[in-house]
Amino acid sequence: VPNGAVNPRGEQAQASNTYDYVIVGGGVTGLIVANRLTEDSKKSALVIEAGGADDNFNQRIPYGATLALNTSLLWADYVSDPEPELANKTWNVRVAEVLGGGSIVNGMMYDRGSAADYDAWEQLGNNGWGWAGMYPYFKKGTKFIPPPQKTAKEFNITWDPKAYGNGPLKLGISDFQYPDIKDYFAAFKGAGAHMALDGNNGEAYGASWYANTMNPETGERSQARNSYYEPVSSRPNLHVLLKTVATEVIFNGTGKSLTARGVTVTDKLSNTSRTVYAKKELVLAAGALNTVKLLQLSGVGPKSTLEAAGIVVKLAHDGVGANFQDHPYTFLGFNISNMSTPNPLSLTTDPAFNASAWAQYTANHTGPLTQARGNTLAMIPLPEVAPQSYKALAQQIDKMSPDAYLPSIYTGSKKLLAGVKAQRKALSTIFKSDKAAVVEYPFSASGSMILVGLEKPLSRGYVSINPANPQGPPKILYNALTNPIDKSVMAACVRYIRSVWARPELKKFELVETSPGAQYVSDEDIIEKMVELGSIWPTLAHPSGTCAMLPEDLGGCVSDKLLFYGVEKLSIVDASILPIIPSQHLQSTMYAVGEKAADIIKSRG
Ligand SMILES: Cc1cc2nc3c(=O)[nH]c(=O)nc-3n(C[C@H](O)[C@H](O)[C@H](O)COP(=O)(O)OP(=O)(O)OC[C@H]3O[C@@H](n4cnc5c(N)ncnc54)[C@H](O)[C@@H]3O)c2cc1C
Repeated sequence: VPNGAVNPRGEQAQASNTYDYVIVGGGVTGLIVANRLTEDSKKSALVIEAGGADDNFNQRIPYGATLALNTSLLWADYVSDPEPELANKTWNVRVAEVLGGGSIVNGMMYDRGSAADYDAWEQLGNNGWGWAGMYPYFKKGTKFIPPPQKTAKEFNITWDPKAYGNGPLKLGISDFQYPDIKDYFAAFKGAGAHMALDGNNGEAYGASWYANTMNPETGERSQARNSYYEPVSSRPNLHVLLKTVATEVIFNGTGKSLTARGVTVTDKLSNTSRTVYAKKELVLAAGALNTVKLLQLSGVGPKSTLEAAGIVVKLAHDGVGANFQDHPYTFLGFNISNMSTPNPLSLTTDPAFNASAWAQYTANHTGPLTQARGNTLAMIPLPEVAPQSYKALAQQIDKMSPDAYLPSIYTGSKKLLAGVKAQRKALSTIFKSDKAAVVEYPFSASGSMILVGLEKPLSRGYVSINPANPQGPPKILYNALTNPIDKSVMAACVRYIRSVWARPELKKFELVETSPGAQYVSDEDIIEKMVELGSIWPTLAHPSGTCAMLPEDLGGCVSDKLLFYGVEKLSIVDASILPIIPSQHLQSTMYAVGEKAADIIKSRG
């Protein structure tokens, strides 16, 4: 446990009230920015993290990523509002509260979006945030350690060495793979999917091998803390306060001439509060839900929301909490026969295999227990998913009234609606592209369950403080599948994977659909049955977009220089800034955003 590293610094930090940079949130982006900004020994930074430092074995061993999540490392009692299109059910919202943030509790998938995902951001007016501007930062932060040649050869594992650098975050693919994975690759290939050399080089469409945030040299999880904080924790100019919550941004001035001066923080153990000041910049890295909460608590957000909570409005802005996105998903279930052994079930069903896996892990830190949730993904573009209807679906987007199917915060907000219009144009282009995915299938060596993740939803949700308890858990409305196009795309994605599972390459497994059942074929029947079964979820734990980086007249909160419009010395660097959610699991993007953000902030001098 890095307490030795963290606590003394924390105590030291108690003595100081002013730093060049104060960073709220010691998660993925917060720790990267803290590391890079303190490379200059003359610049000081303080990181404020609500959670503690955790070194639980289940977080470290990759296999632990497949087990039930340790909820003590999450923000307690975050529950979504009833979801109108999902039978008004509510969901537990998973957001990390621990040094290292999401990287400590996540599923360890490391997959980047395709070039088109980031190019869409640039087309919305964010200069330098297209693939050409992001790729150097993806590389800078990572080091890929290849699997043994024998494994690579046997399973045709390919990678693009040019897609990685010599960075702090170690990535790897387990030396152990289950034999049937080859048949699933063959089926996607047979279905016409692109077989990328490495989906992480901008070609995240088709079926590909992907790394985990796993260090093959130790057989353990790589995360933001052991990659970006521990190696530099002895820097005297970097302090971290653990178990400390930021509760209010302190401003100078009023209206359009606000300057962020610092932030009030509460030590959770002693329940005492004080204010820490930032000479150069206050950097928000609290994640897509908690950054919104902090800003609204500080009087920055939609006027109606702030007034309902009795908070004095410092800066009215409809965009704080709007544009909320995540990846909704569903599962299909199949009966399966004739699986090879070992297979993904063997660790739980075959005691001898389990024992040998543990013996291997203990001796060498290799083997089946270095697999997290898998190394294979199929990311499929809409023209392949729905060759007959993709053009019509794109046209539906083009024709949709800009104010249709949106949360009430959008009503009458010209800027937010202009942003919706611009985003829909970008999404319509992606729907027609054969180089950008609309769906993910994280396939494994067993087709008995397949996740279908909607990567480019049109629906938008809303996050806000709870007027009845502003300091408590925020109100979180995913609003999943409220835009009917999302339902059509999800249903098409269900039909597509059925067609792959029915291919000759998988015939020997005699896959028979049990859920929702092959008799549900039309869009309506598929979605209705899945809602009834409760098998559609509104979130893959990828909350984003809630303080979008967009031009101000498109409802953006921060510019492409990450500064909040109308406020001096206040920037946001976390997943709130993503204008459109990329087609990937978010962490790789957040690692790159952290690296890029640090350079942008440094360049201000
Ligand atoms: C359960 C789960 C599974 C996931 N699986 C994957 C996966 O397999 N692959 C993938 O690519 N991505 C995955 N993700 C997503 C990924 O981890 C996140 O997108 C990423 O961590 C976001 O980075 P961030 O810097 O925006 O926020 P975070 O990493 O969440 O960091 C925010 C930090 O700020 C702290 N904080 C918040 N509010 C305050 C406050 N007021 N005061 C002080 N501190 C505060 C939090 O405690 C937290 O440590 C998963 C996430 C979760 C939760």
